[in-house]
Formats: sequence, C-alpha cells, structure tokens
Amino acid sequence: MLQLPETPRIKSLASVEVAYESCRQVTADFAKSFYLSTLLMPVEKRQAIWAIYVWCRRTDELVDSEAASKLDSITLGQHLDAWEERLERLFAGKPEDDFDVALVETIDRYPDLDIQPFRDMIEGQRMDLYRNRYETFEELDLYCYRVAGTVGLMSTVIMGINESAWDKSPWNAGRAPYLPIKEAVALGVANQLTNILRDVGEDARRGRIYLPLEDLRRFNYTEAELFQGVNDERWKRLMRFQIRRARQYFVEAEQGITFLNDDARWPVWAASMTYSWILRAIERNQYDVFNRRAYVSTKRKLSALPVALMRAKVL
Ligand SMILES: CC(C)=CCC/C(C)=C/CC/C(C)=C/CC/C(C)=C/[C@@H]1[C@@H](COP(=O)(O)OP(=O)(O)O)[C@]1(C)CC/C=C(\C)CC/C=C(\C)CCC=C(C)C
Ligand SMILES: Nc1ncnc2c1ncn2[C@@H]1O[C@H](COP(=O)(O)OP(=O)(O)OP(=O)(O)O)[C@@H](O)[C@H]1O
Ligand SMILES: [Mn+2]
Repeated sequence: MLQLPETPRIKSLASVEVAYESCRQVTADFAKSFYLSTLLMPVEKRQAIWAIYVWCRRTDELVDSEAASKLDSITLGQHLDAWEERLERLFAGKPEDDFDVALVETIDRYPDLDIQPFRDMIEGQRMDLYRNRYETFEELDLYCYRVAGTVGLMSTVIMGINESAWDKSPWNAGRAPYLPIKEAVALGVANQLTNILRDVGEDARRGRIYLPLEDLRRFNYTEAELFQGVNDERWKRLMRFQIRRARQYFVEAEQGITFLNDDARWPVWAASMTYSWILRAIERNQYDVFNRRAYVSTKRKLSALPVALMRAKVL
C-alpha cells in the first residue's frame, strides 16, 4: 500500500506517551491537590484529566498571568480568538504542539467529550477582559459556570457513570443512565466561589470585585471599604452569607458523586472535601481575606483520603 510521507510538522511532535508525561508534569507542578486526586484514578482516566488540566491552565494563563498583565485587552481578545480557532482544529484531530497531542488523543479516546464546554471556558476568560464587577449573583453564576462548571462537565465524561448502581435503583427503572451534569457543574461553581472568597484581597489589588454588588449593598458595605480591607461586623455577615451559598453548591455536587464510576468516586470525594475546607480556613481567619490567604495544609488534605474512600464505598 502506498505510504504517504509524514509532514515535517507532525514528525516534530512528541509521541502520545511523552505528551501525557509532559501534561502529568505540569499538573503535578501547578496543582498539587488535583494531581493527588488523579493518582487515585486508573491510568487512562488520569492521563485524560492531565491533558484537560493543561488545556484549562493554558486557557486561564492567556488572560491571567504575568505575561498577560503586560498586554491590552484588545490583544488578549485576539489571543483568545486564535486559541478558540486552535481548539476547533484540536477537535478535528490536528495537534499543534506536544500538549495538544495528549488532548487530541484524549478526544479520540472519549468520543463523548463535547467541544462546547471548552468554548464556554474561553468565553469565561473573555468576560475577565471586559468586566471587573458583577451586579447580581446570576451574572456571577454564569461566569463561574464558564470558567469552572465547564471543568466539571469535561471531567465527568472522562470519569463516566456507574451503570450497575444506576440499574439497581428502582427509581431509574426504564431510564437510560445519564451523567450527573448538574452536580458536576455545581462542584465547579462551588470551587470557583470558594476561590473568589479566598482571593478577595488579591483581586481587589487588581481592581476586581467578583462578589455581587447587590450583596454588598444588602449588607450595607461599600466598594471603597472592600478596597480598604475593612473587616467589621458587616463584612463578616456578608462573608458568612457567601460561605453559606458556596456550601450549598458543595452539598448539591456531593449528591451526584454516587452516580459516578467506582474508580472515580474516591478522588472526587477527596477533591470536594479538601476544597470545601478552604471555607473553614476563611472562618478560622476571622474572615480576613484581605491580608491572609486561607489554605488547607497537605497533611490535612491527606487526612481526607481515608474518609473519602469510605464515602466512596458506602454512599
Ligand atoms: C479531581 C478532578 C477530576 C479534577 C479536574 C482537574 C481539572 C481538569 C482542572 C482544571 C482547572 C483549571 C486550570 C481551570 C482553568 C480556570 C480556573 C483557574 C478555574 C479554577 C480552578 C482553580 O484554579 P487555581 O486556584 O489554581 O487558579 P488560580 O491559582 O486562582 O489561578 C477552579 C476553581 C475551577 C476548578 C473546577 C473543578 C476542579 C471542577 C470539579 C468538578 C468535577 C471534578 C466534577 C465531579 C462530578 C460530580 C458529579 C460532582
Ligand atoms: N481538592 C480539590 N478539589 C477540587 N478542586 C481543587 C482541590 N484542590 C485544589 N483544587 C483546585 O485546584 C486549584 C489548584 O490546586 P492547588 O493544589 O494548586 O491548590 P491552591 O489552593 O490553588 O494552592 P496553590 O495554588 O498555592 O498551590 C485550586 O486552587 C482549586 O481551585
Ligand atoms: Mn493554584
């Protein structure tokens, strides 16, 4: 059979194995908790999550990095447009660098992976270019879906569903199993809301307020006070309200974990528990998100693992 010569560009790309290894490396360096969670998954799923992680991280860095901070929003918008065109080529099976090789292989392995959440995430990054305030929670919720709920949608396709648990439940009789989409989005939104609460001070220093302005007004707290870092009783009340709302999303998300495949429930429980503990850290810091960064130590993150395993088996 006639063998077509490979084009030089394809030839210079990494093998799939090397490509996944590069994604693993980036994930391990950038996101310790995610990385830890992925180690609890079978190798195929773990590799796919690394490839997706790298794509998401790169998308985020197009607008949120040292290099991006030196560019104007028109240029950044053009970068996002080019990135979106490249995304279309990835879904058409055409990688352009080594990280792409891993994602193209993942898209190939998981045909249910849909391009739309990837597009939506780019749209979320676009929002950061043209707005630095959110009037209502509804507007913030849309932002959170785009930059984080989308990650839930992408990863749920990789993790897959637990069909035997589905079939055993009398409630599901006669219904084809479906992915717990709403809950997956909820975990992304919960994480993003938590992230926003943790980073209030950092964002304020960049002139950004993600907390809905309607909430500030409701608690009689002003933008100027937020920029000054006023941590009084009004602020504490406002923060208690925000924390309660974020926790509702964690609770909603956790109801979907039972429907995930056996080999993915443990990591997702671990992820959900440890990330939600950042909210506790904020409370322990007396809601001072202006000068102190709330965090969960590695030791505490590790302590979640046996509890998460038990929940994965029992719930
Ligand atoms: C455990 C698991 C399977 C994780 C998925 C890992 C993955 C692909 C993560 C991508 C994260 C990423 C780089 C997104 C880009 C946009 C962004 C920065 C979003 C925020 C992440 C935190 O990043 P970080 O704090 O490092 O950012 P800065 O340092 O502030 O720049 C987000 C908060 C989004 C995180 C969202 C998720 C991990 C979604 C979780 C949902 C699931 C795993 C679905 C579970 C399924 C059910 C049914 C509950
Ligand atoms: N257990 C988790 N479950 C779900 N998402 C998580 C979890 N841990 C971290 N994340 C998300 O992944 C991001 C990167 O994780 P990482 O381990 O880097 O923690 P971090 O809180 O961002 O701290 P740092 O950036 O200082 O390492 C987090 O900010 C968070 O949005
Ligand atoms: Mn981080």
